[in-house]
Amino acid sequence: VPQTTQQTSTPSTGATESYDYIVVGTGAGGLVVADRLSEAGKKVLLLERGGPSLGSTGGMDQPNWLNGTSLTRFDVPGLFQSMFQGNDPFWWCNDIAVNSGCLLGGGTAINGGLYWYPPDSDFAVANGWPPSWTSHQRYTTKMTARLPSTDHPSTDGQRYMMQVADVTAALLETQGYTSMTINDAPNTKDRVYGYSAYSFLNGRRAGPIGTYYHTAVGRSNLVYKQYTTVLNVVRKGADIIGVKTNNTSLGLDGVVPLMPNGRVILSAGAYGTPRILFRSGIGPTDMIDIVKSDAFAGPLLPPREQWIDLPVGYNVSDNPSITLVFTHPSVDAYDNWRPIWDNPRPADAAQYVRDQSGVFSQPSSRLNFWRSYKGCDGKTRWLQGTARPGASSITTAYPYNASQIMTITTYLSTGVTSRGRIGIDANITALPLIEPWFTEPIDREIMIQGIKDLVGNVDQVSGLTLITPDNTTTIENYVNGYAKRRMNSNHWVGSCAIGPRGKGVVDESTRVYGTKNLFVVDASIIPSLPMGNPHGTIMAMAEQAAAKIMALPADLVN
Ligand SMILES: Cc1cc2nc3c(=O)[nH]c(=O)nc-3n(C[C@H](O)[C@H](O)[C@H](O)COP(=O)(O)OP(=O)(O)OC[C@H]3O[C@@H](n4cnc5c(N)ncnc54)[C@H](O)[C@@H]3O)c2cc1C
Repeated sequence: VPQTTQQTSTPSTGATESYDYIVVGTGAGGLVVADRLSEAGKKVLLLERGGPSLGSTGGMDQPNWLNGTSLTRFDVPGLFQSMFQGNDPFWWCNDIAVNSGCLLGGGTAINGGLYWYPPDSDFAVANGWPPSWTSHQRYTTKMTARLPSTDHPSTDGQRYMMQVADVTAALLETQGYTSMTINDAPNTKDRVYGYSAYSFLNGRRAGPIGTYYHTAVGRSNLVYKQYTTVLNVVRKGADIIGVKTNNTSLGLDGVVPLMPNGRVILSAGAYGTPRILFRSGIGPTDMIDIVKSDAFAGPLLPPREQWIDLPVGYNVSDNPSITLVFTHPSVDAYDNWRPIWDNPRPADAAQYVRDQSGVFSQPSSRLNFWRSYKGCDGKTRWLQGTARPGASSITTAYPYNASQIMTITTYLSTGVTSRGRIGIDANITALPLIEPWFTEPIDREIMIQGIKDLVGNVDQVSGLTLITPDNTTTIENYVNGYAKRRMNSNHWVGSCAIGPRGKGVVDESTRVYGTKNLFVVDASIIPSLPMGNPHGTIMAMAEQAAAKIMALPADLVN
């Protein structure tokens, strides 16, 4: 086995294989980057702490009604609401305090599949991006060539159970909104609505798993290891010489070495990546001190004089979201999605099994809309809405027909100025230290205004009734009394933000400041919230990041 100076200088490394690139995590960022690096001929090790998801990746988690097929919970769009049911939800990370997917595909294996082509504003200087990132279109095109969106995922081309879309469209029409195919004109986001668009193919969940993952693992120069957790990167000062994992089959003590001039790319998500950095001696001292106190992780830290002080975990953002529940006589609430796993409507289940058409080819969302608001601080913020049958929480003084309930979730997206902080506790569980919703009062004001505008014309839609909030609660009181945790949209960004030295965690090549060869490519580098649900923006970002990383000189110096 050829050994390099770097490898022999790694005390605990006895591995037989070393790599040009080690990519940590298989979410929206990691799969795209691993695919592009391996396509370019690099020798890549792709590591994922969880196991398989889609049936095509070896996943097996299926309800009885899918027996005899290769389809799993993660394949079937209509099983999306079952992610929040079940006795053994192995797909959630058990050491992250918010919902986060820990399996092949990360969030893209368990998310609602809403997929928006990024508008220019998602990569604009005004949104915190360096100027070198603003020409994003060719990377977005690379993504859409691999994974086009669809707003009619059923294989028969029909849309099913669209009453909620009709009712919501009628409400929006009273407010001057226009109907469009959202991804046909990503920059048009003011008073527009359209059918929900998804990253699905052939009536099944696809996303980066159904596309980039399959080409990546098809190459002999890429090695994929699941059930392998990266604990920290192994550092010699600014130089990363490998990663420490829990998988001792990969090397002595689980340490995997890099080749000379090799690189590590962290794609472990907005919570997972900061934790690896803290455990590698990179981040604010208070977080690294927590690691230092841990009996197992502490001794793996580099000496204190090699700690790199960066604002890892700060600048975090997530869309504040508030749900509104309505009833309408035309709506089929689909039994609030409760029986979908054990006892689905037989005709719908049979139709889906037959040819992946029908109700189960779509998750719960049906319609999306956007509107912009200019704040008194001169900044523009966008309100997004998602309409779906059913409701997760109802508080009302009204009697109502539970089979006719529907929800409009309102989110504040691009322009949000509130920020929080994430970190770790003494168990090294990753969690929000400062919740990021409405830390700036103006975000709350805009949200209240947006919701008032949205519900202002409910009376003009025959049969439509707003039940939560009801007429005993004003919109102000509803929003002001809304539990912070319920505002979580699971769209975390910004914990390792791209930005200038002194402000950002990574530079414009996505390299971690103070290191020679450590990179981050996932939601954590996105400096401000994108316009829509983020996985399309993250994938397009990863396309650009892969190109920028490969364009760097081979022999990087710090
Ligand atoms: C319930 C829910 C619904 C959502 N709905 C939507 C939606 O409809 N549309 C949308 O666009 N977005 C949605 N999102 C958000 C979206 O899925 C995420 O923004 C996106 O997946 C983040 O991508 P990422 O690459 O940053 O990280 P992730 O997708 O989180 O991937 C990180 C990966 O790294 C792995 N990992 C973590 N730590 C380690 C480690 N130490 N070693 C090895 N592997 C590790 C994880 O297991 C995971 O596979 C939703 C999220 C949730 C939770």
